[in-house]
Amino acid sequence: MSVKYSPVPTNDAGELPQGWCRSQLHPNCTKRNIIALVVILSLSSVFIISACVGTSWIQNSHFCPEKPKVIPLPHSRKKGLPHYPHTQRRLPDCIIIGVRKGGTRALINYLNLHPDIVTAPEEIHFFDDQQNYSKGLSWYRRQMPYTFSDKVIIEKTPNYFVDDKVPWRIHNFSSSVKLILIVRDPLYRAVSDYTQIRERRLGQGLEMEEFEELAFNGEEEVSVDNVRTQYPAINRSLYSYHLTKWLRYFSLSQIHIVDGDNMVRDPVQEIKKVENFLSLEHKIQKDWIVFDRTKGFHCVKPDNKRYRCLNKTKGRKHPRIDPDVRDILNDFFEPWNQQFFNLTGRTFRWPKEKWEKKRRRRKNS
Ligand SMILES: Nc1ncnc2c1ncn2[C@@H]1O[C@H](COP(=O)(O)OS(=O)(=O)O)[C@@H](OP(=O)(O)O)[C@H]1O
Repeated sequence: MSVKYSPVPTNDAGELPQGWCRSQLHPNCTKRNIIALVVILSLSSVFIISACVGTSWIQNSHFCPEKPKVIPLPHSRKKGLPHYPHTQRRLPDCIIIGVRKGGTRALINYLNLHPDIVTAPEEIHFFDDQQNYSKGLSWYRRQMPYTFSDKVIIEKTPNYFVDDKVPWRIHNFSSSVKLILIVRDPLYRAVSDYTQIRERRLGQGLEMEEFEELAFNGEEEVSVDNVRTQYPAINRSLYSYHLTKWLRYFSLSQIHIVDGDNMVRDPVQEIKKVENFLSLEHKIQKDWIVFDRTKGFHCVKPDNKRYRCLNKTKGRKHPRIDPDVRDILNDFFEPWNQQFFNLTGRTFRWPKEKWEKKRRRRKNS
């Protein structure tokens, strides 16, 4: 059955006959009203679309959902998958260069709470891995999440700090990039480093020497002069040695140093300093970071979001190291620490044990 088609009647000039609008649509309908309605509808569409794509002055209006920082991962990392309009993958503005076991994961997790910071989800290993580096900056960019142009992008690869070729490679990439280094008591860091490798090897059914066997040269006496500086867990704690290489390419003002021991005690204090360094407003709220008695560390609880602690690979129990050996190692680190204090123009409360003893004595007296 064919449907009867009745076109809107027009006169020879193609105009609606007088009274058609009124009789067919509404008693108040005039040609002027129709034009006004079309103009209003077009303007409203432009208004709503511009708000929702995140470029307009009415961002966060009730017309569209809250502007997202980034598309949920992992989808946005995959090529060709959808992402919000006006978001792009951009190279990082800031790199957390280390140090391994310094507290880098906790730091980047805290920073990720800031609405103006977007962090790469994994360690990228671009500047220290020859295979990745040879893929070029376009590959590096593709590892970054999609973000709006006003966000600060941060990646962390803790191995960068100790790799000789990385400072000039980063400088070559950007001489103005901001760098963050988080350090903690060198002996605790070395034992933490050892503990991670030990756990991995034991998990693979392999053997692992005691820390003392690795930290000192062969059969020789356990003394300051016989510390094996080439043992990676010890070597990575020689902060002044590694920092010197960075200072050949970057000024100290470009490298913000986070006190990792203080960050364990008072994360908000350290994070405020990072917000300043990144020229960002202080938006990370104190009550988003709470101490968890069971974990023994702070965990995060941003508004309306899930409570999260770092997984069990962070905050591992360290093996006991003989106190005499600890004293020797603390003496060994002492000149390196002093040199680090001189380079940075700051002091840190190392050796931690000494400071804790002092604090306990003060408390008891
Ligand atoms: N909030 C919170 N939760 C858990 N752990 C914390 C936290 N803040 C700092 N730390 C310390 O971070 C140490 C691990 O450092 P990294 O994250 O830099 O390790 S890694 O290099 O990425 O493997 C980890 O070292 P270990 O204690 O030896 O496991 C912790 O001491």
